[in-house]
Amino acid sequence: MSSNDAPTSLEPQDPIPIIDYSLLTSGTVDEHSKVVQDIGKACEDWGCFMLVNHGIPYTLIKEMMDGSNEFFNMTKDEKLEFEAHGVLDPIRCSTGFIPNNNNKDLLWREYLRLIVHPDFHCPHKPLGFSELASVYVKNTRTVAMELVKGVSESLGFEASYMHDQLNLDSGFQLLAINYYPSLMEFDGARGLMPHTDHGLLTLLYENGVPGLEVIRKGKWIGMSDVSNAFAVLNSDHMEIFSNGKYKSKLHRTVVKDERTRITLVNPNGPSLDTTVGPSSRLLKNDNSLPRYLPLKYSEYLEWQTELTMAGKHAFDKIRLV
Ligand SMILES: O=C(O)CCC(=O)C(=O)O
Ligand SMILES: [Fe+2]
Repeated sequence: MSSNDAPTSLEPQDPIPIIDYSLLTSGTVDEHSKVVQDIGKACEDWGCFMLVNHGIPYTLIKEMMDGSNEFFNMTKDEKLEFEAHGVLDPIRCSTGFIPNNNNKDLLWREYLRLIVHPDFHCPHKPLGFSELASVYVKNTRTVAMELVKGVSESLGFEASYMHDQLNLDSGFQLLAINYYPSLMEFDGARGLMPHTDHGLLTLLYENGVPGLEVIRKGKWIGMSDVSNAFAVLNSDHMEIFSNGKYKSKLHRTVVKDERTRITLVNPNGPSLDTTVGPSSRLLKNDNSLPRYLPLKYSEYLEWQTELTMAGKHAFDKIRLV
């Protein structure tokens, strides 16, 4: 499927799942079990959902959007200091174009990618941005950790099982801020090629300008209809840990709107030194064979970068069946 295929509208009988976070954290026992069941269904059937009532103040999100806009509107020279190098550099500012590649199929965006957990990194400008980002990622991390507990329960484990197995106390969390300039600033194709994210779960908040699409039954579906909601996507290590039950979600971005699109994206993964393979407890419960080779998360990241450059997926390396 090419990245130019137009997205299909949602079928009314097959809506994107909506999960109410407040019922997960402060619902009655019955509400909690229902929402855990719904999370399991969403992860298995769709591989993504919209998260509402997440409790993160809108003012904080808005300030983050404004600060991000200010960051990307600094001059090229000012941003040079934060230019990307290796995949594990704590601060990486770059564009969607790859040096030494003719880039003919690529789509334009600028991004700032920060490692924010276990240690927090952020550019020292614009003024106050780092403090703001630090509060923002604490909030999104809390939400992500609660969601992982829900996922853990949905797989039939106790809430803390995935957290403990995957060493989430020192889990690797990124804040990736994507900036797709307005048509006035850039009149080429803006977006991001189809891909899956590493880690367990990605939380994504957009500034009201649509563009995110996910694959559903072989068709691209727009993900932008629910206001003040996070899009939550299963990522590669969710698929590996669940032995393929909760598939990593293929997504892309195509910006048609003339306005600037900004997204705040948080991939949340295990600790970098954790070796992740299919959960042995799950294999035993389901009496099934492992479908992925275990691999240290940090090595996976290196493979992923290399394989992506070669037009492949990291799963090509570790998929067993
Ligand atoms: O900005 C978007 O719409 C998607 C971003 C994304 O998929 C990513 O940063 O991994
Ligand atoms: Fe992504």
